[in-house]
Amino acid sequence: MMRRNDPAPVGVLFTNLGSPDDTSVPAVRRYLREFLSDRRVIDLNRAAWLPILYGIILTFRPRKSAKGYRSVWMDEGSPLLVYARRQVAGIQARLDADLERPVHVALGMRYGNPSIESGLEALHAAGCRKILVLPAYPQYSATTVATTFDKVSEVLEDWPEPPALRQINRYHDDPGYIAALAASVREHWAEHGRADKLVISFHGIPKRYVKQGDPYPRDCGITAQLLAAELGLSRNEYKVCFQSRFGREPWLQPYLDETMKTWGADPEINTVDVICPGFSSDCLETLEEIREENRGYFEQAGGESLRYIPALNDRDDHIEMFARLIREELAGWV
Ligand SMILES: C=CC1=C(C)c2cc3[nH]c(cc4nc(cc5[nH]c(cc1n2)c(C)c5CCC(=O)O)C(CCC(=O)O)=C4C)c(C)c3C=C
Ligand SMILES: [Fe+2]
Ligand SMILES: [Fe+2]
Repeated sequence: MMRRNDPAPVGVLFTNLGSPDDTSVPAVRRYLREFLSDRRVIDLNRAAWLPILYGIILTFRPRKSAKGYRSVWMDEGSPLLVYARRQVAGIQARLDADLERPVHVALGMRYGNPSIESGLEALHAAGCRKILVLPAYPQYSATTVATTFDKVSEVLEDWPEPPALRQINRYHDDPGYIAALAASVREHWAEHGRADKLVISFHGIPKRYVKQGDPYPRDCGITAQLLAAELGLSRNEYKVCFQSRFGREPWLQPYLDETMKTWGADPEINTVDVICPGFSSDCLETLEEIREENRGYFEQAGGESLRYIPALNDRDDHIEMFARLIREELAGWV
């Protein structure tokens, strides 16, 4: 059928993890309850997990996490949300300039607000009957990307006519993404000099999930290798680590915190640069966990300085990369 004159706009649902609505303990508790009730995130059977979640985690963790959020909160809100909003505005402006058919970009967070439901509804209200879902996670994991698609499907269960859907699973090896990461490292080096080591740190997941088939560490390894190659780094000039361990079971290793303690005490290693390519926006896990907590481990163990390289956030090359990825994935639709 000829569709060339079909004027209907196309939608892009840009998603990320989400943050609490504010830094109060009840808001953080509400957020953690939604997040940690997700079976893709915690796959333990409910009879075992819910007593731990409600009895221990939701009793003690909200207070600690709220303190962390307070230390990174921006005037406009959670850093993750602030950067996601800027990314959406930037991508919208680029697509408006590049494409003839109208494309609407809406933000939806997997947990908290603005929700995936509100994003899908905004696109529907704008007349979009075809929607591309773009989770802003470069590396695929069932704990992040698959649960986003699950949520989209769950929302659409109630719609009389769900839109046609496309989904982006990963962009871990996208040349524009790797080039933007490399440019951000070179700019950091130009400003601060080059540290003894570059740490490429990714959020971890339980090892058990990998045994069950989650391909996440493979994606992380490929990103790290491509970035190191682009920067011309030899094997002993960088190290891949995993951060943000949660719970008692073994997670992906080497652990960032242990590495920082060991390296801090190593007289050969005085300075480290840390980049976190798995985070498209700065957030609690970078601004607090890396720039505060792990910097503390390294420097208290005797290291001179740990310098955190900001996430790609709303850099022009990052926005341009997203816009190109979207244009490519919309082939045939626009
Ligand atoms: C970038 C990819 C991410 C993966 C993979 C991931 C897996 C994962 N996370 C938890 C538990 C927590 N993560 C928390 C925060 C958080 N996680 C990511 C990203 C990934 N998580 C981001 C971007 C953030 C920051 C959110 C923000 O508002 O800034 C938290 C909450 C904060 C805290 O209390 O420490 C938890 C808890 C698990 C269990 C998991 C895989 C199984
Ligand atoms: Fe996480
Ligand atoms: Fe953390």
